[in-house]
Amino acid sequence: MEHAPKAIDVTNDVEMRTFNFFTMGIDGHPLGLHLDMAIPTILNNADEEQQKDWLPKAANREFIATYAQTEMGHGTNLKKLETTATYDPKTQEFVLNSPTITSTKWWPGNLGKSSNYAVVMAQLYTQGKCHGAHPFFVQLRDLNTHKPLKGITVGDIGPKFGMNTVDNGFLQFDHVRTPRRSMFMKHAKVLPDGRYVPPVHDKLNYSAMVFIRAAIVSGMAYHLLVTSTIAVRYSAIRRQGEITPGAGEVKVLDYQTQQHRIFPQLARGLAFRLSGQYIMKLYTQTMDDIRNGDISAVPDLHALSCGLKAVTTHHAALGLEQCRMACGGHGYSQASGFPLHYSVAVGACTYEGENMVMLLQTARHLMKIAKAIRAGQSPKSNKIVDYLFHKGPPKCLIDQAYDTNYRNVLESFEHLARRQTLEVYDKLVQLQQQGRNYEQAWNDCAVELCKATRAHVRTFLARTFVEEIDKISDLSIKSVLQDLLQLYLYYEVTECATGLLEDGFMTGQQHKYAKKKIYEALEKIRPNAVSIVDSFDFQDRELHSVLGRRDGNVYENLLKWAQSSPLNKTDVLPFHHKYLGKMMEEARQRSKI
Ligand SMILES: CCCCC/C=C\C/C=C\C/C=C\C/C=C\C/C=C\CC/C=C/C(=O)SCCNC(=O)CCNC(=O)[C@H](O)C(C)(C)COP(=O)(O)OP(=O)(O)OC[C@H]1O[C@@H](n2cnc3c(N)ncnc32)[C@H](O)[C@@H]1OP(=O)(O)O
Ligand SMILES: Cc1cc2nc3c(=O)[nH]c(=O)nc-3n(C[C@H](O)[C@H](O)[C@H](O)COP(=O)(O)OP(=O)(O)OC[C@H]3O[C@@H](n4cnc5c(N)ncnc54)[C@H](O)[C@@H]3O)c2cc1C
Repeated sequence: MEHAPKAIDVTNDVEMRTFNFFTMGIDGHPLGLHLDMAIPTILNNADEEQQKDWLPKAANREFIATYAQTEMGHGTNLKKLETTATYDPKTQEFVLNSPTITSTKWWPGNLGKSSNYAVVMAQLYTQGKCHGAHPFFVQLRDLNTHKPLKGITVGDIGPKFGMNTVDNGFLQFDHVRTPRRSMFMKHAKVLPDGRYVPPVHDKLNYSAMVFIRAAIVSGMAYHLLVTSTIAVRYSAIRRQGEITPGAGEVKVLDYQTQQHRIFPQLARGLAFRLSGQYIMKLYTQTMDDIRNGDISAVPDLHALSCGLKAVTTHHAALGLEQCRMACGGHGYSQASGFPLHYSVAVGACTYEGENMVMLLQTARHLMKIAKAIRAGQSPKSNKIVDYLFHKGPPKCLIDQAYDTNYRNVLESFEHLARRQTLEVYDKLVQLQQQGRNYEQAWNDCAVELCKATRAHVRTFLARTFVEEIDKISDLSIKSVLQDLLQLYLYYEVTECATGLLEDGFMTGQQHKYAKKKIYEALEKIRPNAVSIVDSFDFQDRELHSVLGRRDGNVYENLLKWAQSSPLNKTDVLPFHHKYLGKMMEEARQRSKI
């Protein structure tokens, strides 16, 4: 029996359970968008009167709403959305229209067959002028018959890479009239006579996306912790090969390569969980500030949520695949649960803002800071970015005898983010001095800009992990989590080694030191690995995995799972005699001739 120290209560909190709810509901979760985007939109973009009308009904599930923004022709570039909402002052209504095939709303979750309302993002026209994309709350289907209303064509977009029980849909409007007050009017307004009142910040209508981006960070933590649980548990029962000849087959978890494949995903899952809590608190605080008229934190929230979303989804996608591959052939079976978890998780690399685009959004923020640094300005006491203004140590110190609270490791990450940010800023300036316009120069620096964002986000994730572990008072839990922290930090050092070695900041010797610390951490984690994943207390039904069962009875249940397949209802299937049997019979006859 694996060593079982005290359980670690890291994820037994409500928020984490909500992702369990989503993932459980991934098999046909008809309220996914209602809960995740429509209600947040009402909360943050409906005025008081609209909230009084819509919120109780939404919370009471008197209707199901989705969030219909993406179109067949545009997902990223919201400025080019084609659905129009043209105000008619005579009737005080908006006329919603899908002017082209590419304006067809395409992808919104639960739009195909479940939702009867939608938050619709459309280009707002009034008094002959376009004011950009604004959200409207529109009824799509009759509340009793559930039939599409007049002028509305709606349906499911068909099978996808995954999430095939979520009815992502398409939607077209043929001059559909909706009352003036169906426009969300907390920020921007259109008065009865058609006059447009602009918002205090033209991106406040994007808040639902920001919410999901922030939520995705913990969502990725959830996926990594779930799949690490499956991989660790299976690796603790799967015996294959010997380390010492004649000593008997070992648990594959005893192979260093297996530990090096799985444990960093466990560590990243915890790191993402802790940053996920931070960004969700920042989101909630910023929404409260906006309600009080203070929009100062909006740019920080946007930049950090975009960067974290892009980095955590990318690493989760890679990490889930590592966990799958670590489980050999049975990892490739649907019985493992990996296909389900992977196909849901990787969608987040695309939805809510495709990752490259999100990295570049954060880079916009970093370039503003770089400009201020180059102009000799001092930091504005913003803990997320202040380090960029500081001068760190000229050389890497990660192998110094004492690195209290990993200060030397964090300063290495800060050094790389600072150097990458300033270097790409200087290149941007240089290209413009050479005659390129800003947009062209930006595009010619885009890869390096994305690297600057990744380095900045890595610094944030690492610092948050260090700070949160430092707060833990229970020493038995703290020591186990510190092993995971050590693995995380030095694994990240090796992941960004090219950047640290490129300017001579880190030496090859120090890189070797980082690897040594990784192997040391793997050894320390091994005896606690099963207890760590057991402490997450995931239910077997949410793991969706025969390999990850808490009782470890994989083989008996794998056979039971296979035998329950419809294919095994009868020994001989009808197709045999109809095709294969007939083919073989004819072949035998021919061979007798
Ligand atoms: C369906 C059920 C799934 C279940 C999931 C299972 C398990 C859970 C596990 C994981 C998931 C976890 C949680 C989530 C749970 C479930 C998921 C639920 C639903 C997801 C379904 C997906 C929904 C969608 O995809 S909705 C559509 C998303 N679309 C986008 O994100 C579009 C991306 N494009 C943009 O946002 C913008 O076009 C842009 C790229 C930001 C550019 O903005 P734009 O104005 O067009 O131009 P710019 O000139 O670049 O910007 C001008 C200026 O504005 C600033 N800006 C931009 N955006 C914002 C913002 N949001 N806030 C603040 N400021 C902003 C920008 O910085 C710039 O400023 P500057 O000029 O000063 O630099
Ligand atoms: C599972 C899933 C669920 C979804 N649910 C919803 C939903 O509920 N509601 C909704 O409205 N939408 C939803 N979407 C749509 C999603 O938001 C879009 O797919 C996403 O915003 C990307 O837009 P796109 O698909 O049009 O890709 P495009 O914007 O066409 O981008 C294609 C590729 O081009 C590159 N690219 C594009 N623009 C740039 C740029 N400026 N700089 C650099 N590279 C760029 C990127 O690599 C990108 O991947 C969902 C999508 C998926 C996969």
